[in-house]
Amino acid sequence: MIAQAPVIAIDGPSGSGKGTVAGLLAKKLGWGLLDSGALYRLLAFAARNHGVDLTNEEAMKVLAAHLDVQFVAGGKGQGQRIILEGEEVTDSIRNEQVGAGASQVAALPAVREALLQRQRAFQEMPGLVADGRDMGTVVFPDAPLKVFLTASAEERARRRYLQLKAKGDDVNLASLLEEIRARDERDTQRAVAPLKPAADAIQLDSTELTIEQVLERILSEVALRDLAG
Ligand SMILES: Nc1ncnc2c1ncn2[C@@H]1O[C@H](COP(=O)(O)OP(=O)(O)O)[C@@H](O)[C@H]1O
Ligand SMILES: Nc1ccn([C@H]2C[C@H](O)[C@@H](COP(=O)(O)OP(=O)(O)O)O2)c(=O)n1
Repeated sequence: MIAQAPVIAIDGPSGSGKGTVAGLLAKKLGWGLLDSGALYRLLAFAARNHGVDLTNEEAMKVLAAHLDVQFVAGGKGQGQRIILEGEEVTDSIRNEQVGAGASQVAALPAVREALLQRQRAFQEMPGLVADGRDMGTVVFPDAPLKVFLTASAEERARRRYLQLKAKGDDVNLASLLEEIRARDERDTQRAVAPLKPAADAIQLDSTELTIEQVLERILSEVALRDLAG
């Protein structure tokens, strides 16, 4: 049997730090990165561009199957760049409006099915760090390390507020908290691949931890499992 590339699955709710930690981890290990949430965000974004109704499951499935996207590794100290239909959308998909649309689209079973193989194709040597909601439960159930990253809703809203404000967005903490709660509710209650820890996931509450501390904890689990070669 050909050995499969190891996967580190990082799942959790919005603002828990998944994307940040996954990016740093991938860089540190020299592994690939799958930002699965970006796929759902891109779909919501593309639907708006093409005038497709987010609730039209058949049309969204077609859009998902044909999504023309490229993930380009960033340079030193920079994150991944995302190109949709030839245009850079790295920043434009990072707002709560697109996030809410992504969460809506993500509840459609046909859309999740259409994105499954595309996500699994990211599993390449020497390894993959994958972040999302169902990396450990559905997409990579055999991942040797699964982390379920959480933080209180208030802390997650605070982080998102600071992040969007730094970007120059006009944001409001109370409404961000409301949006985060609504998204948590939709993501955990949906029938297909709901947000929940895999049975064998390590749960990590980052409310009182710095990014570096979260990274250290995960790296110690990587070392315990001898994953980094
Ligand atoms: N442990 C942490 N402590 C403080 N801020 C954090 C922590 N983890 C992430 N952040 C910040 O919170 C914001 C949201 O993090 P992000 O990685 O986008 O979360 P997610 O991908 O889970 O939605 C970013 O600005 C990030 O720098
Ligand atoms: N594996 C995934 C990743 C994201 N989603 C859905 C649910 C989320 O609310 C949206 C957006 O995900 P994303 O990870 O980009 O959002 P946050 O950065 O955590 O705010 O997509 C999903 O259903 N499954």
